Formats: sequence, structure tokens, C-alpha cells
Amino acid sequence: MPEQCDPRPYDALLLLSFGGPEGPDDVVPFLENVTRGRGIPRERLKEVGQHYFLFGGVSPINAQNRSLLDALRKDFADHGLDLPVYWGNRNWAPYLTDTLRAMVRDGHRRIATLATSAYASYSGCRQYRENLADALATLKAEGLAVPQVDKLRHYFNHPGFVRPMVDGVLASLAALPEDVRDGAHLAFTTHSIPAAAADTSGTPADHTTDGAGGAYVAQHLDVARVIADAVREETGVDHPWRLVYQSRSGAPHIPWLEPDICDHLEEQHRQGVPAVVMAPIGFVSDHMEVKYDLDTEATAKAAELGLPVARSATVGADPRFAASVRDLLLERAATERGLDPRRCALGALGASHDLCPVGCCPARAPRPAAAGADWTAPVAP
Ligand SMILES: CC1=C(CCC(=O)O)c2cc3nc(cc4[nH]c(cc5[nH]c(cc1n2)c(C)c5CCC(=O)O)c(CCC(=O)O)c4C)C(CCC(=O)O)=C3C
Ligand SMILES: [Fe+2]
Repeated sequence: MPEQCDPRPYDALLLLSFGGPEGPDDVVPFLENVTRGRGIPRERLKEVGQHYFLFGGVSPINAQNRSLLDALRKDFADHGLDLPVYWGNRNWAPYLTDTLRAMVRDGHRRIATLATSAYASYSGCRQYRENLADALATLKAEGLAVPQVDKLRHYFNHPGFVRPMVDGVLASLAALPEDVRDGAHLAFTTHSIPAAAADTSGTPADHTTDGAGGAYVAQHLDVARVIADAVREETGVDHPWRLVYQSRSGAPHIPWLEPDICDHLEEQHRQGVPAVVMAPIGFVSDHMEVKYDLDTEATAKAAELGLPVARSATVGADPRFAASVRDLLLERAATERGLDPRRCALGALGASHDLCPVGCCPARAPRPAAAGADWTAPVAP
């Protein structure tokens, strides 16, 4: 087998995602799953429920994961990589625990997992590792073999993730009226998180104490800069840009990352900026946050202001992204075999760590988290 196509020691890939409701009856139980123990105000939950009902109670995320699964299977088959791909979610069917149980029953013992979240943060990384730890503990309690699950590294700066977003921004610029195109500013958006969670995102060495936002903000700024530079190279126009936030929840008195995209659009309009491209670099696909918070709410705000906006595409099931997943998997497989593979990364930060060290993206209340340096696998009985 050629080295670049050797998945050993892995015998399967698990796509690990958030999950979302598939109809009106699913919305409330889904939101209960998401917010269990998270202290989200009731009012906020009612409001977010309305976002889902506006779309028939169907989150776009599951269809997008099914497309990504198809793209991964096609990419693997086209490149002679014979590795089954499974899918499990944190908050809705197919649930992670059920998928892992099926994987073990199918004989898989060494599993690589890709989370549909590209950046470091508690919500985007450690919480998935906690869910893995819970699922593995359940398998153990059921008397099943406990597989080893490795989480593939953060891919925010992988070319297969970044290049489709560059194309997306170029397409959005092209879609703006010609007379405002060259003057357009770029608003890179991501999920707001509590400022305290941002400051403790990433490894302890990445943590900040001055509200600078830790690895979460640093990684987004790095990607934004790479995209803005690539867009300038392509168009010959230097579009000013800023990283802004969306989808804030939580109590108003707790600081979250700011500014919000809607406030930012108002500010840009006040300053006479003629048009804005909203580029949701924090999201792997067109989640409800993109469909509602950007395409519905922020777009309505822009219309009210008379500010032309365009929203650029997320990566979704782009074949270049599927290829980057293959690259990440084969890279990690080679590392696990003791080789020193090339680790693709754009920008200034370099390739992220394979194994989250102790203290990476800590939780408010410490809980076991799998696939990191502080994890001891439960031993099968
Ligand atoms: C960083 C981040 C990502 C990106 C990384 C990743 O992709 O994982 C993400 C993704 C997602 N978040 C999602 C949905 C929700 N997130 C919520 C709540 C929260 N998210 C947070 C952060 C993040 N969330 C935080 C700090 C909270 C507060 C509660 C808490 O501290 O845990 C709530 C509760 C209501 C509300 O408060 O909004 C919902 C319904 C969906 C599904 C969308 C769909 O259906 O298409 C997806 C992909
Ligand atoms: Fe969220």
C-alpha cells in the first residue's frame, strides 16, 4: 500500500457533529438536549425555538452532514482509501453513543474522529471530547469493548477549508452591485462565546487574561487575514475587514465576544461604507445560525439601513474539504505509526496539536474528556 494512502492504525472514521431537529416535534426536545445544565435563559430558548419553527422545525445541519458523508465516501473511494465512515451527533439522532456502539459491533477498535467545528473552544472542542468520554463510559457499562478514539486536529487553517471560503468571498463580491463592489468591507463572522471561555480557549499557553480571546480569537483572525490577503491578490482591491460575532446567547450581564454583526452593520453604514460581505468563517456549513442570524436577521437589518450585503458560502460538502479530511486522517495515521508527515496549514499559526494537553479549553466544572492528554480510557470488563 502506498504510504500516502495507509490509514493504519485506524479502521474507521467518525464524523462527529452537533445534530439538529428534523421536524416541529423535535424542536423542544432538541433544545433541551443542547441546553441541559448550560444555564440559558428561558426567553432565549423560546426565541431560538422560533428560528427553527420559521424553517418548519428542520435544522439544515443534518442534510449538510449527509452531503458531507457522501462527499467523504466519494473522496475516499476515488483515492483508494478503504475506510468506512460513520456519523454521530451530540444533540440529536443519530446519537454519538448509538453510532459508537454500532461501530464496536462492526468490529472497529481504533477510530479517528472529525468534529464539524474547525476552531478551539470549549463548545467546539472539549465539549465534544466530554461527549466521547460519556459515550465510551456507556459502552463499558454495557460490557462492550471500548475503542480508542482519536480526534483529528483543528483544521481552521487547512487549505481545503480556507480556499473554498476565499472563492465564496470572491463570489459574494461579484454578486454586489458594481458601483459598490470595490468599496465593500468584509465582515468575517463567528459564533460569539463568553469572553471568559474565549480567554481560556486553546492550550494553557494560548490563554489570555486581557480579553484578547485566547486561541479562539487568534485562530479566527489568522484565517480572516489569509482570506483577505487572497482576495486582495485575486481582485487587486484591498477590502478592509473585521472579525465580528453572531448568535450570542446567555445572560446579558455576562460579557460575550463583540461586536455583534447587526451592530457592526449599523456602524459600517454610519461610517459610509457602501457594502459589506458577511463571511461566516466560524461555521463549517450553513447551520441555523447562518440561515437565521445572517440570512434572515442581519440581512433584514442591512435592508432597513439600505446597505447592500452579500453572504458568502460556507465550506459544506466542497470536494476540497473532503480531500482535506482525508489528508488530516492520513497525516494523523502516519504520525501514530511513528512517521513525521507533512502537516498542511496556511497562515501564521501553523498546524494545531494532535492531542489536547491538560488544561485545553477547560470546562467551568471539570468532567472527563476523551481523546486528550488527560484521558484514561475505561478498560473493557
Ligand atoms: C462555538 C460554537 C459553535 C461552533 C462550533 C460547532 O459547530 O460546534 C456552535 C455551534 C452550534 N450551535 C448550535 C445550536 C445551538 N447552540 C446553542 C448555544 C450555544 N452555542 C455556543 C457556542 C457554539 N455553538 C454557546 C457558547 C452556547 C451557549 C450555551 C452553552 O454554553 O453551551 C443553542 C441554545 C440556544 C442558544 O442559546 O442559542 C443552540 C440551539 C448548532 C446547531 C445549528 C443548527 O441547528 O443548524 C451548532 C452547529
Ligand atoms: Fe451553539
